Amino acid sequence: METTILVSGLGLIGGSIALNLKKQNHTTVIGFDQNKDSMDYAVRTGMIDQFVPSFEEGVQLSDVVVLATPVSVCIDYLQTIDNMSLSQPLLVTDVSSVKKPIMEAASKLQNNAIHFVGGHPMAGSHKHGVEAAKAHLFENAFYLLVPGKGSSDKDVEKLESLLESTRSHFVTVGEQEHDQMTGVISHFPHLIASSLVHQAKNWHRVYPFMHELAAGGFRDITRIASSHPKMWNDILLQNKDTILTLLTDWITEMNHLKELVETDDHSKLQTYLADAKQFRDGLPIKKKGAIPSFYDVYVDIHDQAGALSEVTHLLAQSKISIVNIQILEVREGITGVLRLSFQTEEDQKRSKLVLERNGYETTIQY
Ligand SMILES: NC(=O)c1ccc[n+]([C@@H]2O[C@H](COP(=O)([O-])OP(=O)(O)OC[C@H]3O[C@@H](n4cnc5c(N)ncnc54)[C@H](O)[C@@H]3O)[C@@H](O)[C@H]2O)c1
Ligand SMILES: O=C(O)C(=O)C[C@]1(C(=O)O)C=C[C@@H](O)C=C1
Repeated sequence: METTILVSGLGLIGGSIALNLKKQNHTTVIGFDQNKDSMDYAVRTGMIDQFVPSFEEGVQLSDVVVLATPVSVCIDYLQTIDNMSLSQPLLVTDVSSVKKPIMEAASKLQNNAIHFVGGHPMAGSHKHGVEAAKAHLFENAFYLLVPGKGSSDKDVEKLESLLESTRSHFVTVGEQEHDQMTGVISHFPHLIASSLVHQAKNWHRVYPFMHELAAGGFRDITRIASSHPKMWNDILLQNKDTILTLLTDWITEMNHLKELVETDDHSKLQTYLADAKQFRDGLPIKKKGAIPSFYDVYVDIHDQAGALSEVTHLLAQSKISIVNIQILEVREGITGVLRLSFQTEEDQKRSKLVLERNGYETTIQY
């Protein structure tokens, strides 16, 4: 039987989901976005089969609806669907990073035809918009599902099967558990990354040359401060209770650190750093979502210009594609570390072998 799916919001996440839905047999993917250029792009690149002139029209044609717009828009759309007359059951899901406001809106739905299962793929990027969408974005990432009003195990199974080609790991969680866990591991770190950038910005007034020194460490820890401000503003305020609790904990933690430094407490400070290293090193490095987004290989290089082209040439010869390259710890003209990111674990292992055979020192955990 043919399933028609509406993806509303053809941005980074909606576009990436549409690309995966298109891989399923017996599926027609239609799209709607407030931005006509995004819809044109999606049809032109084969991301969707067709676009519709309005959200309501798309819903009328569909068996499944994926809401991939900002949270406030998802809530409006849930209300719109609630007021529509539906001739058959409609499975509705979303992709929002915060679940409480969405699940609250879903709990108020009156229309019995709606089966709502909240969703949140735990992968993304600091980029946004349809052109940043990628079919492999969710590979190996956790995809959290929060069953809502009117939904059954069968609906959850149906959604998992429709999204099978994302190659995500589906996990069902409660809404509070969802918002607290993602608050700690995803939302709060954005606030800290932004605050570190502000600190550097303030000191930049004193030392205008300082930002030139920002090499691997500062760039690594602040990458996510370059994310979409409007989206993160929404996420942080929608998960306000969790963020306030975490801010209070963080201030206590910083005061503790201040005391260790003020009192020159070498032993406690060392234990603090060692405990953090132990926990961080134990994070599941092969899975997306927790920390790394790709399968990385770190390569020691000495002559940067020459080494960079040799490394890429060696991997191209072995038909291994690199998805990202970054030079870390640069000391001009002398030495550095290259971070190469690959799409699969197999590419990661093969590239390590190829480079080591050619005399490069490599490591997977840095
Ligand atoms: N970016 C990430 O890393 C990430 C990861 C997981 C989940 N999410 C969640 O996914 C959702 C979308 O984020 P994104 O990163 O794809 O953002 P995005 O800006 O790339 O895409 C949002 C899309 O929604 C469209 N849109 C806005 N208002 C609309 C309306 N009224 N009707 C139709 N379309 C409308 C925009 O034109 C845009 O194309 C957010 O709720 C976010 O919390 C984001
Ligand atoms: O990789 C990134 O840049 C992300 O910010 C992705 C990230 C995250 O914090 O891990 C961001 C928001 C989502 O809701 C899920 C994933």
